[in-house]
Amino acid sequence: MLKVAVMGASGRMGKMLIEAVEAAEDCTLHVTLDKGDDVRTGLTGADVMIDFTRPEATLAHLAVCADLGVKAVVGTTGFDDAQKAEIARFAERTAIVFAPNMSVGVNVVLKLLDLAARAMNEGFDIEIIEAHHRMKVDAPSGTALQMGQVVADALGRDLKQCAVYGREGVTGVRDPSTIGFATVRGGDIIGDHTVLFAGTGERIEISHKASNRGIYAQGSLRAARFLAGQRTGLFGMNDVLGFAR
Ligand SMILES: NC(=O)C1=CN([C@@H]2O[C@H](COP(=O)(O)OP(=O)(O)OC[C@H]3O[C@@H](n4cnc5c(N)ncnc54)[C@H](OP(=O)(O)O)[C@@H]3O)[C@@H](O)[C@H]2O)C=CC1
Ligand SMILES: O=C(O)C1=N[C@H](C(=O)O)C[C@H](O)C1
Repeated sequence: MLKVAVMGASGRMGKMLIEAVEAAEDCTLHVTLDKGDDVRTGLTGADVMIDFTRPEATLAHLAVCADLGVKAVVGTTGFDDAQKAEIARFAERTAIVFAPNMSVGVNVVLKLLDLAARAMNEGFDIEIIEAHHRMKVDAPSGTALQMGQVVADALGRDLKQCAVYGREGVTGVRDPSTIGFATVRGGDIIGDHTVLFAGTGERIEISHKASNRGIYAQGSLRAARFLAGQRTGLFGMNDVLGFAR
């Protein structure tokens, strides 16, 4: 039986995770924690922590996990490079799955994007469009950024150099070496992502549209089960799902 700690318990994902853990035959809900709770006491005795909160909270939680040897599934997005490096350091002391999107569908789309970008490596302008609910506090989404990274890697580009985040004013002709990002926020959109390969005479769109946050919770449980066989290390959903790189 996997003893699971859910962080951010009162959040949109926290509530879905609690429901999923309680319904899983091989998991038991060790503790649910929210802002202000005693994290070290709460995590003591847990096998794995699942954290969908905010970057600063997640890092504080991971420090405790590393001390206690508790594994971690991190779904939180919005980390900067320094914070991601800190996550990697924690993974030297415990096992962590860190993924901006835990759904099987998005991780299949990421594999499709690698193939598509390699095939359409010339003559196609690449734009990434994402749409989320009005309550989302970070942009672009972590998923959109990972999609951009996959495409940039496939094309041999440096995403930090080629990314264009939003456009306004007289922008001039589109630079074909760029990858554009557009962000929509509104309503109760769970999470829509489209990668557009705009060519001359044809346009290819690869999309994922989420309609229930349960897909992220179920992906998180798959990640938690995967970690049961790991002692330390930083892993992604490719590792959890057995997708060959
Ligand atoms: N990887 C994936 O598959 C997915 C990732 N996400 C990501 O998960 C994160 C959470 O999303 P969502 O559940 O919609 O957000 P919510 O705002 O609904 O939930 C966030 C939770 O974290 C808590 N929290 C915030 N700050 C702290 C803190 N400093 N210490 C402890 N707890 C804190 C909040 O508590 P309080 O309300 O009291 O502030 C709340 O319970 C986001 O980064 C989002 O992008 C979301 C869905 C899927
Ligand atoms: O905040 C959300 O809701 C989501 N965030 C993740 C992201 O930033 O990619 C995953 C999913 O799109 C939902």
